[in-house]
Amino acid sequence: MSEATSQQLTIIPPGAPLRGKVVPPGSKSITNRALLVAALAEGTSTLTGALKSDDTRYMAEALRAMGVALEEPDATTFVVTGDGRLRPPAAPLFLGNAGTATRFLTAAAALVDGRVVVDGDEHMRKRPIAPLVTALRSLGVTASAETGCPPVTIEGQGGFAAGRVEVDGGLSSQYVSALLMAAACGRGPIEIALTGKEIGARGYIDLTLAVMAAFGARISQPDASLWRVEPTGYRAADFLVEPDASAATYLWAAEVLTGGAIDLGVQASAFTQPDARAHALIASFPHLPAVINGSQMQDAVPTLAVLAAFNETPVRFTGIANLRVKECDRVAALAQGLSRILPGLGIEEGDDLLIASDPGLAGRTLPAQIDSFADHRIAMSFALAGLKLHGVTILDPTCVAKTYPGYWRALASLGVKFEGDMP
Ligand SMILES: O=C(O)C1=C[C@@H](OP(=O)(O)O)[C@@H](O)[C@H](O)C1
Ligand SMILES: C=C(OP(=O)(O)O)C(=O)O
Repeated sequence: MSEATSQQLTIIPPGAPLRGKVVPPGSKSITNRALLVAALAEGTSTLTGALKSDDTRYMAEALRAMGVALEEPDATTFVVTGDGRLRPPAAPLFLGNAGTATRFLTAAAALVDGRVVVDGDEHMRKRPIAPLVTALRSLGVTASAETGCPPVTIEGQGGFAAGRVEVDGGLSSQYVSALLMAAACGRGPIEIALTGKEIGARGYIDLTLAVMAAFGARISQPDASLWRVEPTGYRAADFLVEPDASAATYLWAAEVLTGGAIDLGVQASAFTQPDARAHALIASFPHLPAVINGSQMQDAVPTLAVLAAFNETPVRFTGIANLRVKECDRVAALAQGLSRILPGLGIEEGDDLLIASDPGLAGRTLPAQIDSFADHRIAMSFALAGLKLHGVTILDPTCVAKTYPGYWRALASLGVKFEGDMP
C-alpha cells in the first residue's frame, strides 16, 4: 500500500441499488455519557452496544488515567468499575478532537481533588470552551483556558458547593450536558440556568438527562431553561447503548440515493438521539423542502446537504451557525466540497448554506478531490456523492475513525467499490 493511495479513496458509483444489512455502531453521544457517569458511580457497570472509536477511546483512556478500572471484554462492551471518585491524572488528558470527552471531562475535573489539564489536538484547540469555564468559575471552581479554547486547567477541590450556575449554550449544548452530569456529584443541589435564547439540539440535553437517570440521578426541570440536580451521585447500572443516529443518516441517504433497501436492524422511530429527525427529511428525497432548519439535527446537516445536491429543487440550510465550530468549519467545508464537484453547487450566504440542487447530476463524471478537513462527517457525507457521480475522491478517509471506524467496510459490504486502499 503506497502512502499516497492510503490517504485517499475514490468511490466507484455502484450503478445498482444498494441492498443489504448494516447496523450502525453504538451512539458516540450515549457511549461517552455512559462511560463518564459509570466512572463516577460506585461499583461495576456494564455498557453493551457501545461505540469503540477514537472519541470513546479518548474518554476511556482519560478515565483510566484518573483511576477508573475499565475492561473491554469484546468489541462493543465496556465494564466500568468506579469508587465514586476521580483521581488527579499524572499528565494532561489528551482528548484529540472529541468534543464530548473534552467538555464533559472539563466539568467532571472539578470533582477531582487536584489539578487536571484537559487538552486536545490542533482542531480542538480552536473549539471554544470559555462559556463552560466561566460557568465553572461562577460555582467557585478554579479553572482557566487562556485562549478560550483548550487546554483548560482545572484545580479541582473534590466537588462543587451547592449553588446556581448560568451557562450560555449557544455555541455548544455540550457545556450544559457537562455541568448537568458533574452536578449530580456536587455537595448540595445545583441549579443550572440557560442564558441566551438559542441552544443547538436540545435533544442532546434530553439524552444527558436520560443517561443520568439510568444511573440513579434525580433532576427536575422547573422550566424550559432551568434544571435542578440533586446531589445523589450515581448508582452502577447495566446499560444498553442504542445505535448511532448520525451514523444511520449516511445509510438512510445511501438507500434513497440509489433506490436501494438497507436494513439497519433498528427502526428510525426507535432512536432517542436528535439526528433521527433527519430520517423523515431523507425519506422525502428528491423532494426535500426549500428550507431546512438544521439547528435540532446538526450532525445530520452534512448528510442532508450532500443529498440536497441531487434534489429536484434548491435547498437552503438555516440555523447552522455553530457548524462553524465543529471538527472543522462545516459550512465552509460543505460549500467548498460541493463547489469542487460543480462550481456554485454549494454557496455560503452569511451562516446559511444554499444548495443549488441539480437532479441532472447523477451519472455524470465530475472529478473532485474532497478535502475532509480531518472531519469524519465531511468524509462520510461526500462519499454519498460518489454513489451517484464518477470521480469523487475523499482525501484523508481514515478520519471516519472518530465515530465510525467501520464506515468504508460497511459501504463495501453493500457492494460499493473503491479505487485506493480502503482504510
Ligand atoms: O452532546 C453531544 O453528544 C453532542 C452535541 C452536539 O454538539 P454541540 O452541542 O457542541 O453543538 C453534536 O454536534 C455532537 O456531535 C454531540
Ligand atoms: C460535532 C461532533 O463531535 P464532537 O462535538 O463530539 O467532537 C460530531 O460528531 O459531528
